[in-house]
Amino acid sequence: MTRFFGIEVIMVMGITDIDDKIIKRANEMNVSPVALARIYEEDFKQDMAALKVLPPTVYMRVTENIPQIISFIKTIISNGQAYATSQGNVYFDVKSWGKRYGVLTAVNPHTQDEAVDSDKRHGKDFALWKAAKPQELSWNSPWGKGRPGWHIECSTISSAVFGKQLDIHTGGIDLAFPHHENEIAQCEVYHQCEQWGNYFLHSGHLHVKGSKEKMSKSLKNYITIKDFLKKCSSDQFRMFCLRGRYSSAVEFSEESMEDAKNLLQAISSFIRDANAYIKGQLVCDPVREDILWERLANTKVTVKAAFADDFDTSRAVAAIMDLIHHGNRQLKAVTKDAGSPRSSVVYGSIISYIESFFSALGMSFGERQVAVGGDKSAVLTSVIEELVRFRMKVRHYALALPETADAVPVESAVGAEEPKQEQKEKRKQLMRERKPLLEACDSLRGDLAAFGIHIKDRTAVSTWEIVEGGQTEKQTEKKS
Ligand SMILES: Nc1ncnc2c1ncn2[C@@H]1O[C@H](COP(=O)(O)OP(=O)(O)OP(=O)(O)O)[C@@H](O)[C@H]1O
Repeated sequence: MTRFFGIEVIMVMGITDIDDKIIKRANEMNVSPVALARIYEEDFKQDMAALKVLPPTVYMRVTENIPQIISFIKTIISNGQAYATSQGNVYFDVKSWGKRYGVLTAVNPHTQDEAVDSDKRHGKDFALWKAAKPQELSWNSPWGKGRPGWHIECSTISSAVFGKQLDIHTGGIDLAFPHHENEIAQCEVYHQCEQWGNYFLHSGHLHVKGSKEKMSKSLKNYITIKDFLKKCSSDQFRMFCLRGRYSSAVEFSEESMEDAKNLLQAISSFIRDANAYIKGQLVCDPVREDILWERLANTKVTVKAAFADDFDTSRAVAAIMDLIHHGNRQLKAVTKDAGSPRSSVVYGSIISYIESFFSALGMSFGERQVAVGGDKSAVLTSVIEELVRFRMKVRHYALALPETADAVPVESAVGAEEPKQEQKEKRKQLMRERKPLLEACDSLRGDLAAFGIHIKDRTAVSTWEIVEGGQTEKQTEKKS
């Protein structure tokens, strides 16, 4: 929203650092629930950083907002929409508020009542405050010792920051009911307003291929982010996500990751070729600039319209791939430089647009990217560069065979009268002598490829790039 539409975003992320599951695990591990929650919070933040997910403006923890939560519940009770029980629980009275309940998911508060096996009045009533069980972490409240229910945390935290109007609320699709419905009910009663949240963006679930169930902790059909990142990059994951609608379910499989990698590869390859063309290293037939300018302008319009249409990332990526297709089509390499005019600016504009598109989506391409890994990788880059330059000189020498007697090196030159047959023989002899040099160049290229260092011999120069797991990480090019 910020990079494509210039809208400033203030994002608050709530951290549930106390709930039934945390308490249960903490008891098993004999640690305090809050300490356990901190460990996972830190782990979560690191995973998000590794995926290049931007952090929210602020994180807000439930245990640091207990007085605000209690006061929020008190207001709901005094507005007549919640009741406390003799057991020290407080529930939201869904039925008596009935009219607006289910606005998001069309759940009817009067139907599907489960059997009530607690002290609440109706099955759909939900806990705002839970009385403490023995040995449980708890806080004092007007209803006795206890802790907040899950839904009330989010209503309180978002209201504490944004007041009675929230622009966008996000979450997984499984949270629409009951979590978000309950949040709406609480907030609209608390603020006494007609509409608290303007938009709810629900993300679709990640599924593992072949499984009807979503990926989840309890089903143990998951892959951790850390394990995932051992095999694939965050860019690859991002491309995988971008190819579908955020609101649809996506299927995770080796093939879908492979498709994502191939797309990234195609983009990198185009950027490299376009870079080489701009620098004059890739010699091409004249380019139809007018067509490319028009394509670029159309792509910009399509991308903006796609994002404005509920973030249709797959349409936006398809438009970029189409632009790349047309950019590639015009880059028809020729072996001899006929001095055709070059259209560097249009290719520069295309690269610049594509790079900024992906950078806004947290991905990076191109040789302007600074090598990761600090000093060592800078040294490694210089060493590879020297090696490739040396190989290029050797290769050019090995290939530079004289066409005629004039071009034969001085020491082996003979007179212009020398018979043609003799010249041919000399050429053949030179080819035989220099063949081992070319073989050595080829085998060096093959050996380096095994380390992911790919050398491309272009007309006048050789360029190189590091391809890791199918994706370009760093690439530099040298003029001869
Ligand atoms: N497969 C999934 N794809 C995308 N988001 C998910 C998926 N599973 C859970 N989420 C989201 O992650 C957050 C945490 O959900 P939750 O703790 O219920 O995950 P879970 O793995 O299903 O847990 P459990 O198996 O213990 O019920 C929620 O916002 C939820 O919408």
